[in-house]
Amino acid sequence: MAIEHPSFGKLEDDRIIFFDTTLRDGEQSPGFSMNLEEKLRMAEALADLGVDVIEAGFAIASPGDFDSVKSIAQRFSKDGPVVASLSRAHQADIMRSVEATKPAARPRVHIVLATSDLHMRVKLRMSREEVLESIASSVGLARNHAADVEWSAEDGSRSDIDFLCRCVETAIRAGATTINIPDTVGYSMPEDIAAIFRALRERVPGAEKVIFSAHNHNDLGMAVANTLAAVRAGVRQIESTINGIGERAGNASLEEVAMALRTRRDVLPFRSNIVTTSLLRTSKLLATITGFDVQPNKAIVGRNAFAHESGIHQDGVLKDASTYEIMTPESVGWTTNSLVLGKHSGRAAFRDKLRALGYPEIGDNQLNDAFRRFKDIADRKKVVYDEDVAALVDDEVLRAHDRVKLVGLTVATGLNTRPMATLKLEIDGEEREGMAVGDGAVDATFNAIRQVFPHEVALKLYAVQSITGGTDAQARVTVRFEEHGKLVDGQGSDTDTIVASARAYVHALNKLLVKRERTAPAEIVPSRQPAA
Ligand SMILES: CC(=O)SCCNC(=O)CCNC(=O)[C@H](O)C(C)(C)COP(=O)(O)OP(=O)(O)OC[C@H]1O[C@@H](n2cnc3c(N)ncnc32)[C@H](O)[C@@H]1OP(=O)(O)O
Ligand SMILES: CC(C)C(=O)C(=O)O
Repeated sequence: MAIEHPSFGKLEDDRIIFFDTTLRDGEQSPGFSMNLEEKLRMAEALADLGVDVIEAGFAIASPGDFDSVKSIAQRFSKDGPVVASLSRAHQADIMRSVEATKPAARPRVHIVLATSDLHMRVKLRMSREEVLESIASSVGLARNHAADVEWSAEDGSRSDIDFLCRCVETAIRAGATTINIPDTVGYSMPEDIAAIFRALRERVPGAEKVIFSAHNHNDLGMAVANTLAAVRAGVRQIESTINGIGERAGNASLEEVAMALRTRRDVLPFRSNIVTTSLLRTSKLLATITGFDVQPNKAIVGRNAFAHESGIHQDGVLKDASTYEIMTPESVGWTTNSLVLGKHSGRAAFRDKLRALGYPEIGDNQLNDAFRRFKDIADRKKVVYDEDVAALVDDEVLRAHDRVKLVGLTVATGLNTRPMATLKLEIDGEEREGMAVGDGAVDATFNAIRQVFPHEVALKLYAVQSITGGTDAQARVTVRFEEHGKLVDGQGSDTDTIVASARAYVHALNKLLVKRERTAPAEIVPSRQPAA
C-alpha cells in the first residue's frame, strides 16, 4: 500500500529509502572525524550515489558539526537528498537541528530516546512514563518546525515489546513520519528484528501511515542480515554507512545492502535510487578522506571482491565468470575482475596472463616449462607481479632454442670461505657438470660456466636490479660481453641473485654463439674441451 510522505510524496510499497549516516554514526568511529570540506565532498558523492537521506551530523554536538549540517543543507537547498540532523529529546538539541537543517529543500529533524529498561534506568534515569512524555513533547516540538520528523527508539531491539509499542504509538500521535528501531548494540538475530517490526506494524495504531526504519550495528557481524530481515518484515527505510563504518564494529554497509537487494531480487523484490556503479568510487573517496582502507576481503568494494587466485576458480571464470561471480564487477564500479597469479593458480590462468601481457601463443611444452618455473617462484613469493611473469617467460620460453641451458647450480659461500660453484649445463642436448671457485659467489659461478663451456670473452658489464619490491623480489641481472668490438647483452631473472646472474651469463653466451655462427660458422664449438 502506498504511503504519503512529507518529503517523498507518494511512496509505493516496493520503494526502499536509503538513509545514509556515514557523516553522523560513521563519523563516530574512532579516528574517522571529517572536516567541513571533507563532509561536503562526501555529501556530494552520497547525493550522486542516489541516497535519499543524508544524516549530516548531530547539530548540537559542536559548532563544527552545526556548520557542517548547515553547509550540507545549503548545498541541497534546491533539490537532492533530504538533510537530517540528530537530536536528543531536548528542546535545545531539537532547535539546533531545526536551525541547521532549515536551508535544505527537504529538512528532517531526527530525535532519539532510549526505550530499553536498562538505558532508561541506568543512563537516562527516567521512568517509562517520563520517557513517554518526553517522546510526545520532543516530537511535537520538532513537528512545529519541520514536516519531516524521524523518531528513533535507542536500544529499541532490547526494549520490552509492549512498552515499545506504546512509545511508537506516542511518537506517531505526536507527528513522527518515520519510526526507526535501532539494534543499537548489534545484539539481535534476523528473526528477532523481523518479529519486532511485524509486532509494531500489527499492533500500533497509525503504523500504516509511517515509514518504518532499521538501523543495525555490526557487533556480531549481523548488521546487513538484520537489515534485510527488517525489509522483509515491512521496513522501507534502511540506515547504513559507506564501508560499514560507525560506532564500535560499525553499521550495516550501504554497498552490501544495496547489492543484496539488487542481486537477490528474487526474494527481495524492491526498488531503490542507488546508482550501484558509483559504489566503488564512493567507498574509495571515504577511504581517502578518512585514511582508512577497507579490508581486502570486504564484500563489493574490497580489493579481492572480484579477484580469483585459485586455478579451479580461474579456469571457471575464464570459461564463464558467472561460475564464481554473483554480480558483475562493472555493476559496482570495478572495470573488470582480476585473475591474480599465485601458488594456487593453474595453467588456464597462466596462459590467459601471457595473452594479456601480449605474448604470442606458445606450445604446451613451452607453457609447461614456464608454468613449472612460475610455480616455483609463486612458492617463494607472496605476490607474483606481471613483471615477474614477463621476466620468467622472457627467460625461459623465448629461449627454448638456446644451445646452452642452465640446468643446475649450487653455490657454497660464507665468512672466511672461498665461494665454490657447482654447475650443470645442457649443451646441444648433452648435460655437462663442473665446479670452480671465485672471488665471490657470482665470480665462482661465472668461472664454473667457463669451466663447463670453455670460451674467452671480455665481460664488460654486470648489473643487478630489482624487478619488484620486497626482499622476495626477483632480481634482474644484465651482463655484457665484448668480442671483436661487438657487444652482446644477456638478461636473467630469479628471486636468487646468483641464479639470475648465471641465467644472464648463459643468455649472453647463447647470443654470442648465434652472432659467431652468423659471422664464422667454424667457431661455434667451444674453444677448448671441458676438463674431465
Ligand atoms: C546511539 C547513538 O549513536 S546516539 C548518538 C551518539 N552520539 C554522540 O553522543 C555524539 C555527540 N555527542 C556529544 O557531543 C555530547 O555527548 C552532547 C553534546 C550530545 C552532550 O554532551 P554533555 O552535555 O556533556 O553530556 P554527556 O555526553 O556527558 O552525557 C549525555 C547526557 O545526555 C543524556 N541523554 C542521553 N541520551 C539522551 C536522549 N536521547 N535524550 C535526552 N537526553 C539524553 C544522558 O542521560 C546524559 O545526561 P546527564 O548528563 O544528565 O546524565
Ligand atoms: C541514533 C540512533 C539511531 C543510533 O545511532 C543507534 O541507536 O545506534
